[in-house]
Amino acid sequence: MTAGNVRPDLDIPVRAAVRAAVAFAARTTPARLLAQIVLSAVAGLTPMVTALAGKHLFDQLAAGRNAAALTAGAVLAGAMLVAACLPAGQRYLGREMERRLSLRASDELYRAVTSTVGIARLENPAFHDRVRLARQSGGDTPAVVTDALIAVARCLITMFGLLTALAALSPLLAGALLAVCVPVVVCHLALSRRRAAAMWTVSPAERREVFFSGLLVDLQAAKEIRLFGLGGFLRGRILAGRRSADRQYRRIDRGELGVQILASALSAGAAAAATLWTVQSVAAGGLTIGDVSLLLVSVSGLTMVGGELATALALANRHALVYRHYLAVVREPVDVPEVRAPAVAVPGAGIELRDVWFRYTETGPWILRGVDLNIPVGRATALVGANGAGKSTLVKLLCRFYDPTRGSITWDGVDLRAIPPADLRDRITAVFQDYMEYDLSAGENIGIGDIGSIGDTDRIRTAAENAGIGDTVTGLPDSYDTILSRVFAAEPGSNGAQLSGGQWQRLAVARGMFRGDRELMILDEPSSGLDPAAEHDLHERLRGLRRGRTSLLISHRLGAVRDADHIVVLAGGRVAEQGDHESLLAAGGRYASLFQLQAGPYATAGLGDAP
Ligand SMILES: Nc1ncnc2c1ncn2[C@@H]1O[C@H](COP(=O)(O)OP(=O)(O)OP(=O)(O)O)[C@@H](O)[C@H]1O
Repeated sequence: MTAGNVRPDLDIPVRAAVRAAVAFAARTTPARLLAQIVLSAVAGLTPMVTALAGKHLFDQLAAGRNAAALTAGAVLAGAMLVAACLPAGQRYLGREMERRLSLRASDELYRAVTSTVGIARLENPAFHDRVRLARQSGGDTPAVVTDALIAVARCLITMFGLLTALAALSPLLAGALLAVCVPVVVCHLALSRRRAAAMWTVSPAERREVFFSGLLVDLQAAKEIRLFGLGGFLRGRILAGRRSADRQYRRIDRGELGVQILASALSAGAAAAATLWTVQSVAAGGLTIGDVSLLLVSVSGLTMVGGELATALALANRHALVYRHYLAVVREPVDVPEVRAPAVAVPGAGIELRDVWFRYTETGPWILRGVDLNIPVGRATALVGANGAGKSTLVKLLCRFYDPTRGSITWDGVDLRAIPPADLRDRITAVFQDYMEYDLSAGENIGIGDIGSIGDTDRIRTAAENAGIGDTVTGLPDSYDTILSRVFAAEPGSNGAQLSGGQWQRLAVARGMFRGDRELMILDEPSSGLDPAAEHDLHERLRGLRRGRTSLLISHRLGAVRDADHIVVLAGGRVAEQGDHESLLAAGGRYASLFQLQAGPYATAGLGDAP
């Protein structure tokens, strides 16, 4: 299994999921859980107290014992008052528990998601489905399952109390009423399993629906959607996803309807049989008026509580089944293994790729096919090659977002897999080709490059000036405090602004510079969005910055890489050529012909050989 694979089957038994959910609730909010249990126990006993107090009230009244009837009446009133007030208290406690559990579950879930070392897992759609279900269930399942189990206990207490009281009058009737509950419970459990399974199977359809509906309100997508008239096409995709999910849920709802009808018919039949038996017994003179009251309260209470029991069990079962996705995410084993090979450091050896082969998936095409390469310490290395040659892929391997499929990468003699990922990344600063535009202030957009120093405004200003974006930022309404967001900038009281594509790219370069003097500086197409003057200016600045440092620059503009100490041409998944600018030109290979191609227009225009 590769790091990106997600186990399709959840091998966590549902009982273990129930235990984990309850343990989570007990750990997170023990006092509230205890209070809920006590209140539920009281709520569970109340119907029995009500039934018995009612029986006594009628019997004492019939016997003319008014004082005793008064006492029974007071007990009955008290029980009714408790029964009326309890639900509000339980609801309040329940919501408070839910808030606390949800907060902690979110923390654990996002901690698990962000602690994955590589990024392959994030490319797996099944992982996204699992996280979506985990987000839904992680927060509320511990509360729901605990509440449902408490409800089950309360129902059992109530049933036991009512059945005991009823059995004193007719054990047969008590047994028959109990037997009616069994098929109802079994059917509800089966349905809850089907519903939980459907939540997983409809996930891809729901994921597509969420994606396409997100596009409809996405500012970046808005231009093409309008110009190309894609509204109807996207709405069609959304509705197709919705219809497919609806079909599956409709089947389950029909099943649920059948079970509800069956349960109601069984309950009604049992109640009718009990009433008939009561009428016959009264006619035969075998029951007091108190007995009749007890019978009526017990039968209606039992049929009601039997339904509640089935619903609570099914609810706990369904939530526990879905909760397994949450458990799977938070318990997911580490995605890239740590190699405990004896590490013999060779200081100054630089970064060495030896016969590195890589493909993104087990069956996908090879992107790198035996790359041998040295990135020397203190020298500027440049990597060039056609689109799709694997340049950015190589950068991802250097940062250990993926491990080579075959071969090895060492840094000063130590295999990257033997270096703790956080330590490895601490040694690198990078400007990625697909850099981020954060909805944060301009200062924060730079400061997050070295999160521990985000408050160091002087360094932030220096980085911005070095990247040539300082004047642009100080010209913003709130200078470095200006929020750069299309979404938040329009909020009342927010003095936000929007940057152009090239300005955003310079901000990303400033972020990389703010990270400071790391051992390796990676610049993957840092000027692709800049105008020629800005590009020239940026490369001049970078040239000074790269001098004497270990750096790797990727660029299609060969004029920007010509003064690198070492230029590497990647083609066909291998290093096709390497050397300095002069030697590569002299060799007359790929680099030379590409350089001539780019220099052509300049040469024709008499501008020398600079591309
Ligand atoms: N996450 C991924 N999953 C599967 N294939 C990928 C992934 N990322 C890149 N590829 C494939 O790997 C190949 C190399 O991509 P890469 O981005 O490394 O090329 P590049 O040399 O940086 O190209 P460019 O000059 O266009 O930026 C491409 O064919 C691409 O489709």
